[in-house]
Amino acid sequence: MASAAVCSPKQQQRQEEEEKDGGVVKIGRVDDVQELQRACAGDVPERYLRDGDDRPGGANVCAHAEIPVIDAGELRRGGGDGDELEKLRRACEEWGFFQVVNHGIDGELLDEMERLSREFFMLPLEHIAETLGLAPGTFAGMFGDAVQAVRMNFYPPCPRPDLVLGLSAHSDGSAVTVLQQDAGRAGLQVLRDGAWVPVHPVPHALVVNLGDSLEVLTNGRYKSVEHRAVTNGEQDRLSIVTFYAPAYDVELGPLPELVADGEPCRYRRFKHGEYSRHYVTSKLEGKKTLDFAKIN
Ligand SMILES: O=C(O)CCC(=O)C(=O)O
Ligand SMILES: [Fe+2]
Repeated sequence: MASAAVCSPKQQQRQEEEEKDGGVVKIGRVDDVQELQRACAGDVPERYLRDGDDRPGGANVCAHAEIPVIDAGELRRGGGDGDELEKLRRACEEWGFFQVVNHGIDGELLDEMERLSREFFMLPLEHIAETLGLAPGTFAGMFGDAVQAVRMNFYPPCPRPDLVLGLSAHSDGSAVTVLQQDAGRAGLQVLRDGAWVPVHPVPHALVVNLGDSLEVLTNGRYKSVEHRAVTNGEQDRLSIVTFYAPAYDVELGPLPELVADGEPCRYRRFKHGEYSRHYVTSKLEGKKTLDFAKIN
């Protein structure tokens, strides 16, 4: 229902320049949630009510499936005869979403989000590059002065969680997203085979999901995955989401080594900044924004 974006000094400067130019990009409409909660006194404003299939209370929620959990300690040790790496490859290919435990970041350090998440992003990207048979530094090297943005989402308790979504279904425009969520407060759901699978919070785990940039770079071998946030009747919920994406002037397109012989190139080339602008000016509507890059 509400979010606040924090950007790096460079992005801030760019944003200020855009404002000076009159080229302001407005991202949705953000209400003061505390005020909203007080003013509504149990009623949900009309504009938050969802129709039919878009309602979270529908039958297409699959409560039993489990998002894969990856043990980063196991990956670092290269243990289990590569079993964990294989698990990560399958998580990327089949889910595009996973939770990471034993990531080596303790609770206190998690508070220093900005510095740590920069380091942490290198971890899944190197893991992911390897599962594609690429050199570990491939993505870090090509992302240039990478964009890192943090969004904090606060979902107040909602009197009609069956009719209202906290955040509409979307895929992330990033390469990789890392999400920290309250223990014991589920709300994130991932679309898989047409059903919504809740991501049950694992204590101290970070949720990682692949974004649109990675889908393009891998020519669709790894897919960005639709997800949404539902609300809860009694509890509020906070998620801290860090998006890691290529610099705006980096040109993206499928990596030649990932376009197999005889396979068509499924995405065109474009600068990440062009896509980013398209993304933030479009309505969140599943994976529709990625049509921007699709060939045919
Ligand atoms: O709050 C959540 O669990 C989902 C947040 C999310 O998907 C986003 O901010 O892009
Ligand atoms: Fe998201």
